[in-house]
Amino acid sequence: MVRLGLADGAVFEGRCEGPWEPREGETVFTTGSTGYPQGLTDPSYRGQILVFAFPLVGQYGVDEDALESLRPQPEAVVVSRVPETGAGRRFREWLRRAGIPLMEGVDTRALVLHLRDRGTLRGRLGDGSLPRSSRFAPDLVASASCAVPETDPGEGPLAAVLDWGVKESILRRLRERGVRVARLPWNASAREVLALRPRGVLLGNGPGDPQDLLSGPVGTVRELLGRVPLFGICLGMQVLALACGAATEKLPFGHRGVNHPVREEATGRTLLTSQNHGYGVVDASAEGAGLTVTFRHLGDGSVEGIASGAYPAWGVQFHPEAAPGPWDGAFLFDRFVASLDEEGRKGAAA
Ligand SMILES: NC(=O)CC[C@H](N)C(=O)O
Repeated sequence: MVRLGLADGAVFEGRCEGPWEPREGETVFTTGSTGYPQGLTDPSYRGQILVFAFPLVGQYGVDEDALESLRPQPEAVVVSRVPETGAGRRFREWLRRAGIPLMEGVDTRALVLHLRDRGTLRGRLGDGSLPRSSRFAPDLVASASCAVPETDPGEGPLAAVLDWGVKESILRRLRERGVRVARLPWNASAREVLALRPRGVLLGNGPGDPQDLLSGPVGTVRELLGRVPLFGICLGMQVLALACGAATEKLPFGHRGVNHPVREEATGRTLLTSQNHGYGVVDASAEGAGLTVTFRHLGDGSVEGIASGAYPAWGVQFHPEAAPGPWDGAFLFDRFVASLDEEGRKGAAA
């Protein structure tokens, strides 16, 4: 018997196949019914215990072509059921090889409702004792980042990507549009970024609280504002907002899933989006920071997109690269690539 002890004293029971070590993390849930290989390899889940609301997980194995990083990223995975098929066994084996405990047979419906009512809680997968530490390690972003700069060879406009745990699909969406990618470690300075003479900078997704990045990446992005077009995705949007002087906050239980509706404020149209975030930009802080809210979540009205009035800089809280999820937001990559030509060329000439 394995137990998940939550910080409020609640305990959920399940079982783990094979040996496992106790793990702690922020316990979060995703509602996606498909796309678990992409979700589990999204580095934004570092430091978290991921609960699947969908009752059956692992039913189609693990397609190595569909991964967002080299390994599954959460501290532990909690599911109701993995099927006893070859695919299900391959799924279990993949997590086991990565050393990630898979807790099965859990009443995930009750657990998800509990997290939804109480808000995200720290948890400890172990003997039922409460989690010991109260916070995530602040080095989540550093551990998710590439260690050294990597620049694509060849032709094409260059976009720098600040790697705070960037999903591979974000890089793919740029490369398939003819963009050359320079992937830079999480703590690259503005001077290091600009030395590459990029036409634009993409601020990627990543784990943890954006306010942990106030002393490094936020200052870097502040220096980049107005120098080069900036496009932020998820953590990237949060860091951009902080750099502009807006505030971020922890959401009660976050948005994680593949069918989150957002409204584009300029057109009124609705996109179905892929999401994975536990923090958000404080609505009331946007205007004073010179930011327009460009997208809103149709469930809770929270900020899902921002654009600067003063600089070529904008961001979205959802994942336009999907992986997994619908492609409704893919046009945002076209917009970024168009800005590399327009704004980036102006910047390079200046
Ligand atoms: N996907 C992301 O970039 C997540 C951003 C941040 N870690 C959050 O949970 O809000």
